[in-house]
This record gives sequence, C-alpha cells and structure tokens, in this order.
Amino acid sequence: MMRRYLVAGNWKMNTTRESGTQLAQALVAEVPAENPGVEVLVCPPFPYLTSIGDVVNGSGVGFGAQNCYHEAPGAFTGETATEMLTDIGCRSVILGHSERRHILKETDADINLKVKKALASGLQVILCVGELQSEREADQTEAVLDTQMTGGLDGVDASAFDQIVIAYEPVWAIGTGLTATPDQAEAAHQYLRNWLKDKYSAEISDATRILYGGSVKPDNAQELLSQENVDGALVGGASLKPELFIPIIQAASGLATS
Ligand SMILES: O=C[C@H](O)COP(=O)(O)O
Repeated sequence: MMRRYLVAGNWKMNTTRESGTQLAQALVAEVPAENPGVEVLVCPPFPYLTSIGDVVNGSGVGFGAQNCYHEAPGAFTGETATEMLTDIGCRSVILGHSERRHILKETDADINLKVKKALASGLQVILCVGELQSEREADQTEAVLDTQMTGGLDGVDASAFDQIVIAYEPVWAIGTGLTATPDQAEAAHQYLRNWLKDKYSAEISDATRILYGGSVKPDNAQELLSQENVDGALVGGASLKPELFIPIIQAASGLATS
C-alpha cells in the first residue's frame, strides 16, 4: 500500500519569534500547496504556535504542538488543553517524545491519557517510541517498543487510527549525530508494523505511517526514507534550518513520485 510520507519538524525548545517566522516563511515558499505524496508539518514551541500558524495558513505546511494536557480547560497552571490547540487551527500533536519521557519523567500511563484526549479532540497524534542505548545493548529493543505501544495505546479504538502516526526514535540517535542504520530502522519499523497487525488488524498495520527520528539529515534521508516500512521522518536539529529541512522534504517527494 502507498502511504503518504510525513516529514515533521520538531523545533523542540528552539527559535525566537523572528527566527521561527523566517523559518516557516522559507518552508512555505518551497513546499507546494498541493503535495499529494508528502505531508509537511512544523511543531514550534507553544508561545509561537499562533504566529507560525498564521504564516503557514493556507500553505502546504501544517503546524502541530509538541505536547498537550489530558484535562479539559480549567485549573491546571502551566498546561495546554487540546481545545486550545484546535481553537488556533493546530491539527497535530507530538506525544511521548523521549525528552518528555526521560527528562520530564512522563510515563506510558501519562502519555496514554494525552493520546486519548488528543484523539477525542480530533488532533493527529504522533506517538513517539524508542529504546535507550543500554536497552538496545541488552537486546531489549522490541520489549521496550512493545511496552510503550501497549501503554501508550491502551484503550485506543481501531477507529482512531486514521489520526495516529507512530514515530520510532531510538534515544541514542536523538541529537547525537548517530543515526540508526537503514537496516536497524527498518527492523524496528517492521516490528512496529507487525505489532499493529497483531494488536489491531492487517488494514491498520498497512495504513498507519511509521516515521523514523534520530539525526535525520539531507545526506541520510533518502536511504532511510526508501526503506519499505519507513513512511517519513520526525526531524529535530535539521528542521531548524531550511537548507537542511527542505532537502529532506524533497527526498520524500522524490521517492513518492518515483
Ligand atoms: O523529534 C525529533 C527527534 O528527537 C530527532 O531529533 P534530531 O533530529 O535532532 O536527532
């Protein structure tokens, strides 16, 4: 089955209002408004979501958030409700990123509450999973992915899968310059695709996009994206520079039309 590539830029806690605006403008200028083969998304920090949303509005670039809270609007100081995200036209949210798991100590149970709330609000959820270096060395990669998928998707109905994207991000490859080899990425993606088949259905497994994240750069994008089970990229560092992010989008466009 032909899955539409998704190339998403996770800006993390970077940019200023001005540099973020310039970055978004550069992308809008390069990404065609109609791009059937590739969905392009940027995920700026919360304070800039509205202004970046204004820049990309009506273009081929969507915008998403990097986190959300699971409760409805109310007395939750410092948190952001999914209702606020949809209110400003934001259509996606990254959940379970390894930095939130390991630095902010989010558990699978926390992530699961957020996943369910975001889905109920109609947001596209990019659910991140991935093992630590020590877990890979101890041959626990698949067990970790199983735990994170099972925990993150607990109680999520098959009918929600048109809103779900999985991102495989080996923690040891994030921001380190180390990249999973195409074979390592493909093996993990294949495991995740089989997991979806076992736990849900062949149709869902076939249709769900699985992104790779971890030091994706212009020089490795083509090879990673051409793996059978790699349906896009979640890009951190390289998404902050148009001259690096645009070639990654172009690599996906080239593969989509080849
Ligand atoms: O969400 C993106 C990933 O954490 C990858 O970050 P990176 O491309 O800087 O390694």
